[in-house]
Amino acid sequence: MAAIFRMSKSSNLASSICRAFTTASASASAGSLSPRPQWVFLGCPGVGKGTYASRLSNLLGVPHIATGDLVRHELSSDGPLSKQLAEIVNQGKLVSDEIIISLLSKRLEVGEAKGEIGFILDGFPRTIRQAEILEGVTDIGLVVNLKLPEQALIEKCLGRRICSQCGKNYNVAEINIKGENGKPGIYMAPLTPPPQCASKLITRGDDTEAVVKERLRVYQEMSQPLEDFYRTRGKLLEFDLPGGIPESWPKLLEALNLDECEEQLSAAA
Ligand SMILES: Nc1ncnc2c1ncn2[C@@H]1O[C@H](COP(=O)(O)OP(=O)(O)O)[C@@H](O)[C@H]1O
Repeated sequence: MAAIFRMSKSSNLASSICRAFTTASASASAGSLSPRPQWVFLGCPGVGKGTYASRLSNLLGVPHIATGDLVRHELSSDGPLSKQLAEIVNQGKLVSDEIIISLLSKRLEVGEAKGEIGFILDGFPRTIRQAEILEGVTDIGLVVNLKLPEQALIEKCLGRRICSQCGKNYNVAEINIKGENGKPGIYMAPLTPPPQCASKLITRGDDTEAVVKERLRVYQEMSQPLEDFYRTRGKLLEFDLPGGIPESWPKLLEALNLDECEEQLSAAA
């Protein structure tokens, strides 16, 4: 009985996400455009998935879909789920697969209606079950795994500030980690807001030290196994961030063989 329940729950989830993903893939192949990337960004809280996924989505012309943003949007909307979500997120726990897949499917359907093709997923999948459901419904071309030492992750989360008006992310932390055991040091300058955002900065409710530590623990337990899941499928690109955006962005483009793509786009701009 329990096994049937688990199976039927899974297949319901798979079919709702499947509808959303298959329409997105159908529009990709209907046009004459070459297939657009369907990529996933993995990495611990605070590593910078949002920053680099958003830059790449602008460069490649595909939507950046962050499940954390979908969750935050839902919890600030005063809808029926908002209280329940606030409690889970502010404890650093994961939201249920059912809720996440429902939010993601809705987001994909809205994008499909606007003609979006391809995607960069940030924060999904976060569990093996989510990865299996995703694998059952669409092909993921590449999984980028961003990495930073734990000390930098904690400092970055605690220093994160968001403009309550435009939603842009800044960081007041100056990170300076000494190199040791043959590993190079890491320096990250603060990401200072422009004057129009400076007076409107807010901090995420889950960016307190206790909750960040819990999020890191949950990541290790639930999401780290995804590295092996994608490694064994030959899809994982490991990327140790060498520093802040000025050092890391060009190196990431190089690792993705996109450095020429950016040169062409900036020459055309
Ligand atoms: N794929 C997912 N599965 C379950 N919960 C999720 C998922 N994506 C986001 N969440 C919830 O939203 C919160 C914020 O997500 P995100 O902004 O990606 O945070 P982080 O900085 O910890 O990577 C998570 O702590 C979790 O509660």
